Amino acid sequence: MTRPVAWETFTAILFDLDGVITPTAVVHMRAWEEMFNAYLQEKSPGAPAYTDQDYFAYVDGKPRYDGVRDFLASRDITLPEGTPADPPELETVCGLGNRKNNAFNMVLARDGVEAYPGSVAFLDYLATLDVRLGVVSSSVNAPTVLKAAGLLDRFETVVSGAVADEQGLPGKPAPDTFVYAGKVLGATPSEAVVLEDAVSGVRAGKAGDFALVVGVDRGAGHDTLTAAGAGLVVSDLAELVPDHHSPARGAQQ
Ligand SMILES: O=P(O)(O)OC[C@H]1O[C@@H](O)[C@H](O)[C@@H](O)[C@@H]1O
Repeated sequence: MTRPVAWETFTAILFDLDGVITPTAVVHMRAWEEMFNAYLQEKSPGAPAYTDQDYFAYVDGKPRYDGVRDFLASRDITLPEGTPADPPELETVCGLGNRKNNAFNMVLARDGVEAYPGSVAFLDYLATLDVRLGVVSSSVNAPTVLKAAGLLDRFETVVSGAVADEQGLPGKPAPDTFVYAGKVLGATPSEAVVLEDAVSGVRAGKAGDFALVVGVDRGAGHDTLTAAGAGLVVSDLAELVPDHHSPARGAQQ
């Protein structure tokens, strides 16, 4: 059983959003699947389908257009980059990304978002401590998702994909967005914790030398997250609330 984490000893706790606080990683997954499979069938009928394995290997946790580019590269497809203003019909990296974004926003508007109860329990617990909380998400939609979940006011800073673009910060797996959020909250990486469900995000936390990287296993796999640099892996954030009796697996850094 893992030694409990002394959360009060850290200055800042930095949360990924999709798949860590809200179950929206699944909405992203389905929207990517729908878009890529329609595109592949149209471009080369009979091509092997895009699968969840592709999502975890090439898309998960990355900024929108990086995900498009990296998946297409895995199928030896190179498209012109285009620009973020490209309409979804255009066959460019940005056009395809925007196609997927429309599907994502349709589901969001239709179904709304409810946070993971265990994540809310952990946020409630942290609110009793003197620690500062931030969200670091590759998604441009992060503030919308947080607002829909009723959690926007729980965080002092939200470093979304839009903030990263404004600040010229490279996305995950580069550590820059986490380091930037830490700085905003007055914490160096050695004083901050990263919580992530995506391999690219865990790698970012590891590369930034954060005090602790917590992997949240929502499908990427315990061993994969550990190999990417997670010092502790849980399957739900409720496991991080002291006195919770289902033990977290892995070793604290
Ligand atoms: O919502 P956006 O800006 O298109 O960002 C998409 C990405 O946002 C990330 O938060 C998710 O982890 C990715 O899986 C997703 O693809």
